Amino acid sequence: MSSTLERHVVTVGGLRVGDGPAVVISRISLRGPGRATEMWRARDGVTLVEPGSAADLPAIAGAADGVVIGAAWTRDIPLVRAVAGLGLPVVVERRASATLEEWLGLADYCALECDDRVILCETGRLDLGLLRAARAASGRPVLADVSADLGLSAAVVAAGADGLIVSRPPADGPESGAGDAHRTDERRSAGEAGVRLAEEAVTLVGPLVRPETPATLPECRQAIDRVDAALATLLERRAALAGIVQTLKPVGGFQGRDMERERALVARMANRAPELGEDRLAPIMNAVIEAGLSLAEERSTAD
Ligand SMILES: C=C(O[C@@H]1C=C(C(=O)O)C=C[C@H]1O)C(=O)O
Repeated sequence: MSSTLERHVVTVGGLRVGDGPAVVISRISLRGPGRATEMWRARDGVTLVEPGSAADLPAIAGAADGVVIGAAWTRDIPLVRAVAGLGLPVVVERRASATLEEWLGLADYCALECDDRVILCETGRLDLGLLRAARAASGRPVLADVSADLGLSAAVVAAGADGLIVSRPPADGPESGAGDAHRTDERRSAGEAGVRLAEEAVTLVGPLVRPETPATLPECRQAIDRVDAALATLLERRAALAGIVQTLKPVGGFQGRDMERERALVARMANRAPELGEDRLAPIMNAVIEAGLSLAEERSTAD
């Protein structure tokens, strides 16, 4: 796998895909006259559409920010060619049994038609090894549809995916008759929860595996907010563990403080944070350790 390969960043509407944080996109199935069309929507309203047939293309060309070549019809070459030629960025899904070569070959074919603005998308039973290989070999952004198993969201981010696709029911679902309002509400909140789960994976796993060099103030602040979210999660977990240690030691709390262990853990951390170094880490960790001890003491007096 080459790390020097040029990465293609593809902009869809205002959405950058391929660097920065992984994007989260909702997929909504709409029943069309023929095959269902699929509408993909990012939080900021950026819209991609998978056509049901060639008849959908004029409307898509006028209204969508991007277009999707669905896994079910990647062999419909006339439709593939027409879709790729719309002048929009193209997402190429992998057909269930397609090999890496077939998938990337189709992407390269589309790239000729759409000014190289191609994004790949792994769907169905996700093959994360294949996703990584596709990303490494092509330099193109790769999405993964996690709808079938939202629990894979964190693994998908860890595998380096540039975006997560989550299925949601349509706002005015086709099955939603008047008596069905309750079920429609349930499906809608399940869809919303799925999107939140995917966003949570981006927030917590992204900072560990995906270095970012944001170019604007808002992007940089969002990146910092994600790191802080991951830090807060770890700090809370650390405090809980430090609390357990106090109950296992002969003397716990501030009284049983072990300064040698504290120095050693700062030294180990400095190996992972050499830019900050021991001198800057020491006061940070002192504050963290004292916060943990104070919480543990508060807990033990409350018991
Ligand atoms: C957790 C312990 O108790 C105290 C708290 C520490 C911490 O939060 O890392 C480290 C050493 C001790 O001063 C421990 O002894 O390991």
